[in-house]
This record gives sequence, structure tokens and C-alpha cells, in this order.
Amino acid sequence: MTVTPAADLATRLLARLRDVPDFPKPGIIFKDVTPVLADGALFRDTTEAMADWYRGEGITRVAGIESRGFILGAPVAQHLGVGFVPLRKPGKLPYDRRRVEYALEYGTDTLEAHVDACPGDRVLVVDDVLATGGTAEAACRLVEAVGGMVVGCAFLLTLGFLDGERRLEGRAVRSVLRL
Ligand SMILES: O=P(O)(O)OC[C@H]1O[C@H](OP(=O)(O)OP(=O)(O)O)[C@H](O)[C@@H]1O
Ligand SMILES: Nc1ncnc2[nH]cnc12
Repeated sequence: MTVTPAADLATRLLARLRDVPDFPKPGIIFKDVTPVLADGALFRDTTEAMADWYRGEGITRVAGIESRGFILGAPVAQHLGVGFVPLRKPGKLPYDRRRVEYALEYGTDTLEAHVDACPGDRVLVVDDVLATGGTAEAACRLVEAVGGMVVGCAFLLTLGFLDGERRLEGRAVRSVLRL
């Protein structure tokens, strides 16, 4: 895991991230990124930093994890000049799909991708938060199941105490901020 040396960006993010206790379940302190997204300069600088790490890595597709991974992944794809593919919650994609199931910090969930989402692509997986790593690990498996090669994973925030990095061992994982 590499954390960006752009300390000022991390400081700006820390000032904007909002802790919401007991959401979506008692005992969870939810890291709310909506104030970051609402700050235009911070939103741009964050997604540019996430894209910059992977310039020169031959990325041909960005895969964003529903739902906040869509919001961050689409501008990352635009900064890199490549296409975007959505990894979606079940029942949302219209065409032929593959699916993977995974455990969350607060339950279980499923991700789906179109079978032709990223054949032969060099893929960057993007999400807002790396917590237990279940979602991102499932996203990587799903990308591989539809023929993509995962070059790396980029996050705005890693919750280090939940040890998600262990689930992604061997992958190029980067995060703007690590708490
Ligand atoms: O590392 P993990 O423990 O797997 O958790 C991380 C995931 O949890 C959150 O998504 P959530 O399930 O809340 O979905 P949402 O983005 O649709 O709200 C977050 O956006 C990540 O996708
Ligand atoms: N505590 C948390 N805050 C925001 N997103 C999360 N995803 C999993 N755990 C989370």
C-alpha cells in the first residue's frame, strides 16, 4: 500500500470527510465523502491524483464499484483518457452478466459486470473506501472473470484498522488517505 506524498491533499480531505456514527448499523462509524464531492477543486484534485499514480501503466479501462466508485471512477477514467465500466449491485445491468458474492463490514453483497465489460483490458479498479477489502477483492475477481487484467486499485480512503490491504496483497493498491 502506498499513500500519496501530497500531504496537503490528505489534509484537505481530512478537513472535509464527515464521520456519521451508527450508519448504516449501530457501531459503524460511516466515513461520508459527500462533502468532498461537493468541493469542486478538491473533487478534481483527488481524482487527478488517483489517475496520476497509474499514468504510464498502460491502463485501458477504469472499473468503478457501485455506487461511490462510479462518482470517482468516471473522472479518473476521463483524466486517463480511457473508458469506464460499472461494477454493479445485482439486477441493474441489462445485458449478459457474471456475478461474484462477498462479505461486507456490515452484511453481504453481490457485484455484477457485463460479460463483455473489459476483454483483454488493463484495468484500474476505483472505489471511495477500502474497509475490510471484501468489495474490492470481489471487484478484482469479477474483472478477471470477464477477461480483464487488474493493474491496480485506487481509493480515496483506506480504513487501516479493518485490514483490507491484506485481502488485496500482491496487487498495486494506492490510497490518497489512510486512517
Ligand atoms: O472494504 P469493504 O468492507 O468491502 O467496504 C467498502 C465498500 O463499502 C462501501 O460501499 P457500500 O456497500 O456502502 O455501497 P454504496 O457505495 O453503494 O453505498 C464503500 O463504498 C465500498 O464500496
Ligand atoms: N465505515 C465505513 N465508512 C464508509 N464506507 C464504508 N464501507 C465500509 N465501511 C465503511
